[in-house]
Amino acid sequence: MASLLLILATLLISSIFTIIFIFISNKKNKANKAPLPPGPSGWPIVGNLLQLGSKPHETLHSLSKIYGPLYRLKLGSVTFVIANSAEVASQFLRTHDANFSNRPPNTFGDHMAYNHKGPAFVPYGPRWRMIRRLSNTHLFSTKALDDLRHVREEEVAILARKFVQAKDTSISVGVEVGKELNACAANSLTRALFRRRVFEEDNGPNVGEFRKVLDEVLKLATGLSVEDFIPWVKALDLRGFGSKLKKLHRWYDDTLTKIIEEHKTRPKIASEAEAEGKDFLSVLLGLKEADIKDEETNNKLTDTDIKALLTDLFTGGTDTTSSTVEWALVELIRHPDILTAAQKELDSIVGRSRLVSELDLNNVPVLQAIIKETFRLHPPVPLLIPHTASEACEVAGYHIPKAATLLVNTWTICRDPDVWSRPLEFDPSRFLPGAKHADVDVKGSHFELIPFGAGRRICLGMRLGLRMTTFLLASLVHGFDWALPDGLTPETLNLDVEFGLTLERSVPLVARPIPRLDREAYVA
Ligand code: HEM
Repeated sequence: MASLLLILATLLISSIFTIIFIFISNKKNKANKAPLPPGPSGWPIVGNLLQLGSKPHETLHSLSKIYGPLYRLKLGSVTFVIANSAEVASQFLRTHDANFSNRPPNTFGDHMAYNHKGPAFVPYGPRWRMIRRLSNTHLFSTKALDDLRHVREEEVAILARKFVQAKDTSISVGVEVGKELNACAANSLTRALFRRRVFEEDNGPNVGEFRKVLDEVLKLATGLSVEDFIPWVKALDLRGFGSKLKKLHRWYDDTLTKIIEEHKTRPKIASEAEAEGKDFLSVLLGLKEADIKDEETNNKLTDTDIKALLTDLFTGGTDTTSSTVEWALVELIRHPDILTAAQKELDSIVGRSRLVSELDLNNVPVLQAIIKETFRLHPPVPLLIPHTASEACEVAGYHIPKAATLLVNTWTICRDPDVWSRPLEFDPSRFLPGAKHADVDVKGSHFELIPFGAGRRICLGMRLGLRMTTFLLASLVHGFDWALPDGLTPETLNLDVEFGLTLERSVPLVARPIPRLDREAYVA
């Protein structure tokens, strides 16, 4: 009996101690746990969704003035954290990069990316690594880019000839520059992907369709769709968002299936070594036949993987490039002295008897500075693509909950008055040799300017994007003077934007190209 009492007493005392211990450590944990980032209060169910408006990048910019470099929003049932300074962005995408290398679930990726199989949405892991390795080796390596230089040069020469003809036919009206740049970027890319010019008359049955479908896809790819935040809106497809995406996806899928079937009749490529100089799709089909597997899970490459990859490359690689160049030209028309400086720089290298080549562009500081300043003032993807927190963590003294969605607000970072003097002025000279930002590049290590993102999920096509924007802009600047149609002046040019995956101009630039090279320079 005495021993039973002793056991009971021991149990009781140890239980009391355990409870006290748990209570104290909980309290301590609570005291240690960092607070959530500050943020505006929201409504039940929708949270802050209604506050976003039609230009979310501008709304988020205004909120950063109130809540600072890291704040929180609730959109429907999802917690968002918004990074608004270079320092905070570097903590997310450098210090905690592995934790933020996944994408949040999203309806766009469900439908358009074959249930998250393309590089932009595939979960971070072996598949993602395989897709990036294949793309980096066979499409974006220096060698692969050099091999396809002739394609980009041919396409830009076609564009230049179009502009010369336009000069004779549209003296007072001008040409829609962005549309032509877009066709040029798309055709250059799809010739590299599967040897077809998809935006042109020689494309057989799909003439014009690619452009129409791409336009619609990009309008829906905002990364901020209500379906992703309120599950019943998605389940009932209240806005018809899901069905629109399904329809567009069916079109892409049918078209890509036809292109793949046609490619399968071509001579096979049996190994990576045989891939040199071949279009990307031929390489991928060859590797699929050779049973290439990802190294960790041994999963094979399938036709669906290939279609998802081509879809993401096409969607991500066209408008980003053309809208950057269109914005650069708008700024040069508004700043004729800078246009003249860039023309002088190119004349001194190229002369006036031929078109510029990519090979001329190794040392063009004025042009490079113009491109950096365009990326700064008009970042094409203002909020990057959303990332998600795989685990809870602490950033800048705040608690970031597991599964929070991260938006990196490059729009605000690029306008930060603590970093950039006169941030709203277009002034490429800030990047010229000797100037304060001379050493800043756009490749993901200077967080004050990250138009391609940074860290593991940095833009896959960055090297092509940089080559193509530089080359296209050089060709417009060197090949032509630029005037506005009658009645328009540089001061009255509309600078409004429309929010989407890329920030497009609300009113496309219409301008008159005036050839400035010897006549023969434009001849095929
Ligand atoms: C001026 C040109 C371009 C800009 C400014 C740009 C910008 C971006 C940005 C901001 C991201 C998101 C990074 C992040 O989530 O942190 C991205 C991702 C991506 N971009 Fe680009 N891009 C450009 C050109 C291209 C081109 C030419 C291609 C392909 C042909 C491409 C394909 C992709 C892909 C596949 C991703 C997803 C990468 C991943 O999630 O791992 N981009 N791009």
